[in-house]
Amino acid sequence: MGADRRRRHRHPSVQARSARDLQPREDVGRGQPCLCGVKARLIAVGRAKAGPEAELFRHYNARLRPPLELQELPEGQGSAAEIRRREATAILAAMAPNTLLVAMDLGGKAPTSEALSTLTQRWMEAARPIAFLIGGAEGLDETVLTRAGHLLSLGPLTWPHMLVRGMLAEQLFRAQCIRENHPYHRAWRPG
Ligand SMILES: C[S@@+](CC[C@H](N)C(=O)[O-])C[C@H]1O[C@@H](n2cnc3c(N)ncnc32)[C@H](O)[C@@H]1O
Repeated sequence: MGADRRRRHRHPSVQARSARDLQPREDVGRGQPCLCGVKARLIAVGRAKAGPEAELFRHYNARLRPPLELQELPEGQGSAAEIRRREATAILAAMAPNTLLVAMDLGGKAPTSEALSTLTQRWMEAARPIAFLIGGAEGLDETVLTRAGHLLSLGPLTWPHMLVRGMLAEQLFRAQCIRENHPYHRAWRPG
């Protein structure tokens, strides 16, 4: 990293920061399920078992101020279409009507981390409850995709839904660091 770029990361407001700031903070976000003042939940199909995927989510979610409130929904039964339809009914019932729904979907827009940071700023300014959504093994029903205010992709590859929880939490943490000019995010790319 060149000196110019290093200087850019050392914004006066973050000069005193250290790696310790990346540790989970016990004193923030208590009882406030929100993303910087706006309610943020993660609605996810399936129940996580203890293991590396659950640990990955826990690791990054604990670094969000405040953390996402996780709401797990049971997996649907039946054919693939029935599963999606049943899960959609539960998903739509879990949200207040004014919720800004950000659905994780391969077919959505795949922003850069910087663009995602800008998007999160915009979502916060909308001052509506925010819910991120991760589908189950059969994906999300059309009715849910239509209801979503934003379809967010992590790229065209299909990832296991339990892994997507941790990947989303990491990207939201990265977005938080970009908004705060924290050096966790290194923007450098080869020219
Ligand atoms: C195993 S995937 C479902 C695959 C399904 N065939 C589809 O195309 O949606 C389970 C869930 O993980 C999330 N997911 C998986 N890969 C993703 C990606 N690249 N970007 C965004 N979300 C993804 C989505 O919420 C998806 O509904």
